[in-house]
Amino acid sequence: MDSSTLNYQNATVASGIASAIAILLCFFLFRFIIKFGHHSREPPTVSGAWPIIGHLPLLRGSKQLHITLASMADKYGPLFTIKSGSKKTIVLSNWEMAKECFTTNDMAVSTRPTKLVANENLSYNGAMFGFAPYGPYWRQIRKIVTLELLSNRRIEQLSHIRVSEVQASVKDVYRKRNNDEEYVLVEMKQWFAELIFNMVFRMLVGKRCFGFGGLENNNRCLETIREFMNLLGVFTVGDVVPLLRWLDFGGYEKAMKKTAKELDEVLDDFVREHRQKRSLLDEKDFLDVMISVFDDASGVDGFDAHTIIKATTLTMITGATDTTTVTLTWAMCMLLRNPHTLKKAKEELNTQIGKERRILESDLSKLQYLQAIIKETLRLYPPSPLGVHREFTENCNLGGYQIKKGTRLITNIWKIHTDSSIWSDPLEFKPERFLTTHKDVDVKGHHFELLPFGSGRRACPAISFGFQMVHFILASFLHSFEILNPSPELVDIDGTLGITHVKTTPLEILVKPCLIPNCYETM
Ligand code: HEM
Repeated sequence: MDSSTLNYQNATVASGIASAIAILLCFFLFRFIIKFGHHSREPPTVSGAWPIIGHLPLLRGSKQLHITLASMADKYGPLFTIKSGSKKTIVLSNWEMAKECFTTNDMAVSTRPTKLVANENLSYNGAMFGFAPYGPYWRQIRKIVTLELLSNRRIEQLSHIRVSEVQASVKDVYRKRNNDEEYVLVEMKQWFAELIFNMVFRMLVGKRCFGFGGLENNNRCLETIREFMNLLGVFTVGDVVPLLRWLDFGGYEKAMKKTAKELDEVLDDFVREHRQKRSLLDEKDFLDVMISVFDDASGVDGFDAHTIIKATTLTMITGATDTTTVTLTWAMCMLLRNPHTLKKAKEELNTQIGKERRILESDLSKLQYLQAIIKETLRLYPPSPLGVHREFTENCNLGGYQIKKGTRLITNIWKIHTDSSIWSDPLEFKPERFLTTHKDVDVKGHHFELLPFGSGRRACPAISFGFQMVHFILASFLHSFEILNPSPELVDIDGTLGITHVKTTPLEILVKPCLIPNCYETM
């Protein structure tokens, strides 16, 4: 063999080896992409982010944010990213993602973002456990709250407060009329709010807010709590560009400080009064319990006892009042807009309870149609349509996407609740679905297509209590009165979104007693 043939053969062998290596490399690269490439993808980012401020204009836009984000989900899919400054927030919009998030990944997503300007200013720096990071402090306070206010035994013990407050409010309306045939005009947003504030204040701090024995500055207190809930939903420029925080565009931070101070003064008064009366009390309210648990302790996690007591009481007041008032207001709007539903609810009340006695909490289990009305209201009008923000504390995979530690999470509950692949006629108010096609779906956070109270470790701790309160108040009102829309126009459904979605305008209705007079007179 001459040398040129040998060289030719060597070159052929070398190029064969090179080709084999290239094929093998391609094969492994391909396998690597299949195996890891999908997971290293981040959820798609919404286009149109501004330099530095990202999607802030979108978050502060005039349209209701849950609706804007729902349209984006139609375009970008059930998990997408929006940016506020350097921070990424993923928006979750379908039940499959919710299931994976609040089961497999729940531990990684059980904290709240602590660095938001609203959280810093309004939550006693994280001492309000609803805004506290996931950890021992949050766990300890949530446990006390669950035992001392929300256990079945405690809810049962406090039944007399709920019943007496409902009766007092019904009687107030009854007294307004001049004769039994006359309809009187009632503004329901205020009626529900006063009743709920009285109930919640009595259970938590042992006194009413409105009416006899109420606070002097009750309307101011109600407004301040509304302002608090509104400001909690605000993204400030400081959240996005911390360097510009001091400019306080829009004056939000100033308003937050003012609101926090006003509420703090109310709470200071409550705590002072409770400490003074401490030894004289037979029946303890929630604030008494908090004082006896924490006053002799040196504090927890850097928070002193006084701050913990005030912060926890405020968490419960704000958590309980707005959500329930909002739900009842939307339920009433839906009933007025859907007379056949109202008629069926009244028929159920007449059949199950009749017109000759007052309703009891123990009657609620018989009122299945009314329960379906509340579920349907919570589906179409979840009080917090975007839940309460969470933050990922670990890297994790969600729906095949890689989510990095530090990313924030918004759950678009409203979008999940109006998914047409789960709910037929998703925007129609049809309580019947909860007695037929969706009769096994409850609101406790395990059916991921219906999550008005959230899900996982951080879900609302008052699911049963909140549901029961709303059910009892709505049942009592509808049982006690005939109701009419005073206008030939349909009741409007304009809403304003803070952390809760509130009906913007008042809700005035005409009401007339429909039980035998003795039922009201003995209230
Ligand atoms: C219709 C009634 C209510 C609705 C729809 C509702 C809804 C919610 C939602 C969506 C969350 C956030 C859950 C999450 O992050 O996954 C939440 C949290 C919370 N809710 Fe409710 N809620 C209601 C009534 C109440 C009541 C009556 C109370 C108090 C008595 C209450 C106290 C709280 C607290 C303390 C948290 C924070 C829990 C934590 O961070 O660990 N809620 N609620």
